[in-house]
Amino acid sequence: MSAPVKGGERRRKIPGTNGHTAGKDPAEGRVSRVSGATTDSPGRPGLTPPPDAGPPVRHPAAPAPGEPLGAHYDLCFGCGGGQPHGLHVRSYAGEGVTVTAEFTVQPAHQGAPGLAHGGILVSALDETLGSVNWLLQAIAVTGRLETDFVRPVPVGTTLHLRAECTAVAGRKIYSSAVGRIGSPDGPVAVRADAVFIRVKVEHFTKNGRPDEVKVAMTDPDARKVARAFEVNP
Ligand SMILES: CCCCCCCCCCCC(=O)SCCNC(=O)CCNC(=O)[C@H](O)C(C)(C)COP(=O)(O)OP(=O)(O)OC[C@H]1O[C@@H](n2cnc3c(N)ncnc32)[C@H](O)[C@@H]1OP(=O)(O)O
Repeated sequence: MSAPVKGGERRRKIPGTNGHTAGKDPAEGRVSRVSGATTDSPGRPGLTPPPDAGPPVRHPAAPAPGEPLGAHYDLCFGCGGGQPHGLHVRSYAGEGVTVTAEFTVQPAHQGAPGLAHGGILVSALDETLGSVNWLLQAIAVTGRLETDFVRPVPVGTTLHLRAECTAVAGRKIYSSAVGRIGSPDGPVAVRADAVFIRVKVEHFTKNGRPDEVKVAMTDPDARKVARAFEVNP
């Protein structure tokens, strides 16, 4: 069965499978858009890197593997410590251009009774995927993000997320993520592929609240400022 995805597309069924590749856990077989094994919408920029895409290069100043990445903005819904309604996703630099993260589903995150709302899970994936950009030291915003919901995620679960940048082409940064229940080796609950687009700081000052961006840029926590704003074209 092909899974419905954002934007009304359906994933192409892989011949000889039930829509997933072989494996004990059907969730293991999700075919990444980045692999090119699925189709992108005609006429819409998709999630398959173009032929001129290259591998991502970890920035020399990126935090060492295992280092917490902290929040890029205190009021960020995904990672901000000062955001009472937020997810409080905690992320850590991984090897290469990868990030791991943890997110614990709270009662405020329910959709069905006792289960995480799908949009909340997408937010946790988006946050984790976005954190990868810091290892490239790129400011980027989500252009497109497609998610497979593989298993329900009960309230109280800690979701262990892992995201990896797979390719870069010009301003486009291609990444994939997976979220597992209870431990880094737990059953897969969600998967996502995304493309982020690099932007300049003006993206936020022109479209958001310039005064708050200025305040964020003068935060005494230099690391936080670097995470949010450092650009190395
Ligand atoms: C205190 C503050 C802290 C600052 C903290 C900084 C980190 C913030 C992180 C927060 C993350 C978020 O929540 S982001 C929030 C959700 N996302 C957004 O709000 C983004 C809204 N969209 C936009 O603003 C815009 O559409 C952009 C910036 C994505 C693209 O517009 P643009 O700059 O004019 O670029 P454009 O020429 O159209 O496209 C450039 C290239 O990207 C491709 N491209 C463009 N859109 C897409 C797309 N949806 N899917 C695939 N590919 C796309 C194009 O085909 C093109 O490829 P080619 O021709 O080059 O091949």
